[in-house]
Amino acid sequence: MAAPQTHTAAESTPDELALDVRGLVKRFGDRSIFDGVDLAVRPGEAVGIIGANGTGKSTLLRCLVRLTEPDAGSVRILDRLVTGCDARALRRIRAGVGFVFQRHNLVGRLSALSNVVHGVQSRMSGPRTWSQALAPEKVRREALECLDQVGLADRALQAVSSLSGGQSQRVAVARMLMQQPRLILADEPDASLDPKSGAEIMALLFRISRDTCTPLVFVSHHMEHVVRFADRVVGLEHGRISLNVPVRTVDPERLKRFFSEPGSEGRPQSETVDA
Ligand SMILES: Nc1ncnc2c1ncn2[C@@H]1O[C@H](COP(=O)(O)OP(=O)(O)OP(=O)(O)O)[C@@H](O)[C@H]1O
Repeated sequence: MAAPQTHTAAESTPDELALDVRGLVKRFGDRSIFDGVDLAVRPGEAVGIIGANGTGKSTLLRCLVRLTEPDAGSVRILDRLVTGCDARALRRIRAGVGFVFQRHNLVGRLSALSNVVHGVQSRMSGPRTWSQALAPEKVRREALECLDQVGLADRALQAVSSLSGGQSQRVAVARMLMQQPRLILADEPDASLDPKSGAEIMALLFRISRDTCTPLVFVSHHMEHVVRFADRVVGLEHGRISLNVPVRTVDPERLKRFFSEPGSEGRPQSETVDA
């Protein structure tokens, strides 16, 4: 039987945590995806979630903001209870969470600037169908600054469909920046990209997280990105968190198992250590 999971970040009180997950359970029908996941993320911390295909990493990220409804347990984001809150409160919480997905959901026929302008709408009232041409000057300027931050100001008026995969992912990051997120969740932002572009996107997210002291929780199948960009590494296996340690302390050989096929090395020992 797996050892009990320790709640990490022991020196932070719950109301100081950026993310506080306790006893999270998710099933699809009869199938348990995870059962009793605890996870604590401190302000400004970068946490890399790893695990073989199908272990539930994306489902875990989605459960954090109830894009997928968890079956039990609690989630607090910046001391607001996500689980059990009403739709209005959930909208407010989500407005403060920047999501970067593997598939970026940009509108290809619209310009990079228009796509980024749309990022502001989750934090402002007003028309929900602004194009770049109709958005107030202040918003357009802000969107341009966000594109500048991701190195794409010179592509602002170009249709997203004509940009490369790496450039499109940068536009998605710029759109997320418009939200002024207080927590960034990134689900394999480095997938479907060539190695150089994947590393650049991860470096960009890491820089944003560090510069703005915004906590970053990301899923990656690239061990080198986890080692380089995470403060803490969290390994999901057999529906449990079996690794939760500062990256600087982890043996690379120990990490490798999480990047292999599920079940290839049997049931693991749990290891959770505070920074
Ligand atoms: N809506 C759903 N209904 C039923 N099963 C689902 C649903 N979403 C995910 N699953 C299943 O839950 C399991 C975990 O999926 P998830 O996408 O979270 O894994 P993952 O660790 O992110 O995988 P990968 O690394 O391949 O992206 C998978 O077996 C998947 O098929």
